[in-house]
Amino acid sequence: MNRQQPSPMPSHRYRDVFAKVPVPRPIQGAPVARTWPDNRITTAPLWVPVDLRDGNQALADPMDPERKRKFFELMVAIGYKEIEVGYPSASTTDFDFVRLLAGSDLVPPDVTIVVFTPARKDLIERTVESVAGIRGDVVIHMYTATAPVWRDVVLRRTRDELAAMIYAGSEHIQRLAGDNVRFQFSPEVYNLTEPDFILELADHLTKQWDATAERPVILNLPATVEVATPNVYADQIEYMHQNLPRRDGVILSVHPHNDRGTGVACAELAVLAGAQRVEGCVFGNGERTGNVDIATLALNLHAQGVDPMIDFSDIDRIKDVVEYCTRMPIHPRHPYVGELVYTAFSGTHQDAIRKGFAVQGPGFWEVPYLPIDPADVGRGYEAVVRVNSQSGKGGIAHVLESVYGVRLPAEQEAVFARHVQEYTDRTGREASAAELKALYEEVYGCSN
Ligand SMILES: CC(=O)SCCNC(=O)CCNC(=O)[C@H](O)C(C)(C)COP(=O)(O)OP(=O)(O)OC[C@H]1O[C@@H](n2cnc3c(N)ncnc32)[C@H](O)[C@@H]1OP(=O)(O)O
Ligand SMILES: CC(C)C(=O)C(=O)O
Repeated sequence: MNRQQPSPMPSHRYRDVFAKVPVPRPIQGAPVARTWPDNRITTAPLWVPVDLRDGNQALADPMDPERKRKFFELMVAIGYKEIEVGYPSASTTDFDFVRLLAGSDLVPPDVTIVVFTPARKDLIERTVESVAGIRGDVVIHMYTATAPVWRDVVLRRTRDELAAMIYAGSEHIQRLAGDNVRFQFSPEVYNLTEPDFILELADHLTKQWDATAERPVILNLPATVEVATPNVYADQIEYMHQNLPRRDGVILSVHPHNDRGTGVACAELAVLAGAQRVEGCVFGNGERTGNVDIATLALNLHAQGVDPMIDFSDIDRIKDVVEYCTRMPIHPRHPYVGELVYTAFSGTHQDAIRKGFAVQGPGFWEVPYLPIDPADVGRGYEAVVRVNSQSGKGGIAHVLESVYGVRLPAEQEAVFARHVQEYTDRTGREASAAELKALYEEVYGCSN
């Protein structure tokens, strides 16, 4: 029986997304195929790290030039082909960094640089100035908030006035930009904006920017603040996928944040729903609870047999650079990269892992409790089993054997485990491999 009581929390002050904005399915008024639940992800989308812009704007101490460069070089080295490098009109650091890229050979010919700008004439001009002389492809990414609360409270413009401001910005960019420039637009807080307004803007912008398959326009639909369960975002993306004008000339992109802790789910469902491009940050830095973690997204693909097209085979090197540049530690339980994510302390898990390792051959990876082989990301096996009072005989025997080559006879495992149990209960903490060995020698008077 459920004995839960109403809480004193003022939940009545909040409304769900359906009360705030038309969610695509109902406004269509007719059943439309919702295909995303049956789709599968079989190839990696185009990843676009925004660590140097969205991630950077969330840091107490924004990256200095040396950190920006280090981060950029890392992203190039591991395989990203489109990288948002900054908000050049925001600061001299950002502007100068883009100038550094323009005047050096840091950008390989197959890498596209993205620069970010609001729809304001002076700031657009500064942005265009920053990319002058870049020989390779450049994307100029313009954004404006389009959601009703932002229109009314922040920008104080009607829908029509806001559309006019956006079109003035997009025309200005087009007038100034060179032939190597492609265009991107983000209606900020897409997930709280009326879908018909987005279609109206997309129609105008793709016409004006002459969207074609050869020179596509990027329409990026951000969940700037997550507000609903991921299936709602998937419906919102699929609606655009099915209804966008000049669809062949549009790269449909998503940019989830993680306010509800479901950024990864939103991105994955959005890809099922037709998104071709995903913006986020490596390990999920970003405003508030972060941008979607594009390392987790990539390694989720890897764990399902799909090549992520980004090289995470030395994940600790990537972790070191990200921690250095953001000056923030990565949580020990962070997916794929956390210090503890390939470690079992509990007895039955250790037993299963030990048995799994014993039969694992060169074929498909099937070790229980380890979704991927730690070696794939450059981790060793030493930390897979660690012993404390929650551990069992299998885990203890595994540590002694794998670290010291000490193999306990089967009947001795259970007996020795009781000694370890008594020891770890008494100390109240983890027993290192060296402590286990010392205890073994104490109990059996030898080192086997
Ligand atoms: C969801 C996102 O991540 S959006 C990106 C957010 N990132 C940043 O803000 C980091 C960099 N920003 C900055 O350096 C500064 O905010 C600047 C240089 C862009 C502008 O600075 P300022 O001129 O001092 O203005 P301020 O920071 O107060 O911004 C508010 C003004 O911008 C306007 N504005 C906000 N978004 C936009 C937009 N996309 N296009 C045009 N104007 C905009 C607001 O309406 C407001 O104008 P008002 O003063 O006339 O009411
Ligand atoms: C404007 C976009 C791309 C953004 O950063 C956001 O909505 O979070």
